[in-house]
Amino acid sequence: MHTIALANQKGGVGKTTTAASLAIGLSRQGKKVLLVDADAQGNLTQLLGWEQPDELNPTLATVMGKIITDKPIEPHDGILHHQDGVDLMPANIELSATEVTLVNTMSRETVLRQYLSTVQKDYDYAILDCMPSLGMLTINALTAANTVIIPVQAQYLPAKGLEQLLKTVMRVKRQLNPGLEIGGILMTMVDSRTTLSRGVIEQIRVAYGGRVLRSEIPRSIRAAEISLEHKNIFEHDKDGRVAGAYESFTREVMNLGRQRQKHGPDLTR
Ligand SMILES: Nc1ncnc2c1ncn2[C@@H]1O[C@H](COP(=O)(O)OP(=O)(O)OP(=O)(O)O)[C@@H](O)[C@H]1O
Repeated sequence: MHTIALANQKGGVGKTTTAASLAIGLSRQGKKVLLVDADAQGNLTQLLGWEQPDELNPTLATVMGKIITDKPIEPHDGILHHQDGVDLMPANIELSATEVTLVNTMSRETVLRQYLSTVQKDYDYAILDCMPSLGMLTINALTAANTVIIPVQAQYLPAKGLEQLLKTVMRVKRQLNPGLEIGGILMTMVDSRTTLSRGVIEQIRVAYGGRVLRSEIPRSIRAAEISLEHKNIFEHDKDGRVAGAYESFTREVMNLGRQRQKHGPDLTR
């Protein structure tokens, strides 16, 4: 199973939209995908149509709680099946209590990794939608992941935020998860008509070069509508720019996976 974390401690950069679209894109390529909502806001859970995440039980908080207290878990406890062919481990507000509990837990950084090891034989990919912070849950996601992808909104220069995130990724790699690789920076909400968007992208390409993915996600009302209307981008924007961009992003991600299988994790990056 290839585990991919979508992380950026800045909010509203397109993590959740990208997690759902990547998962559905991979499923359309015949892959078995588990989405994991690792954000107590439950935005991914809602985007996929479970509008009242707080009424769901069990959730990610439940299974992580069982691991923390050393109780057995049924491998598919809490996993929901979505009509577009992907599975979801949902989240709700209870996950904020988990974040607090983790601080005093033995092996606190590896709880999510331990959970994912119970389901890994059933999926080709696990996609982790992280919360907008660098707290314990994001550290858990980075510790569980093979690859981290960093969505960056093309309207704002991320300045120190991105540096801080990359430092955290490298620290997790050194101390907890030597196999972790940076899959790349994904530019989102790109408005190619504005010089602002192009300027931000150019500066990021100068600073991070090869780490910026080729695919760019355009800014479009179509993308914004999928979270409000629980739609799948490939059907909602059929033959459109955003669906095309997410399709090319999905192919880029599958290529990252192939390189990983061929050469093993790149420990030098
Ligand atoms: N390509 C896009 N074009 C226009 N709007 C978009 C695009 N992608 C996402 N959005 C909208 O921008 C907002 C933030 O997106 P999203 O929820 O995916 O970001 P996030 O990084 O997961 O946010 P959070 O940090 O709160 O979890 C949402 O309202 C979403 O519908």
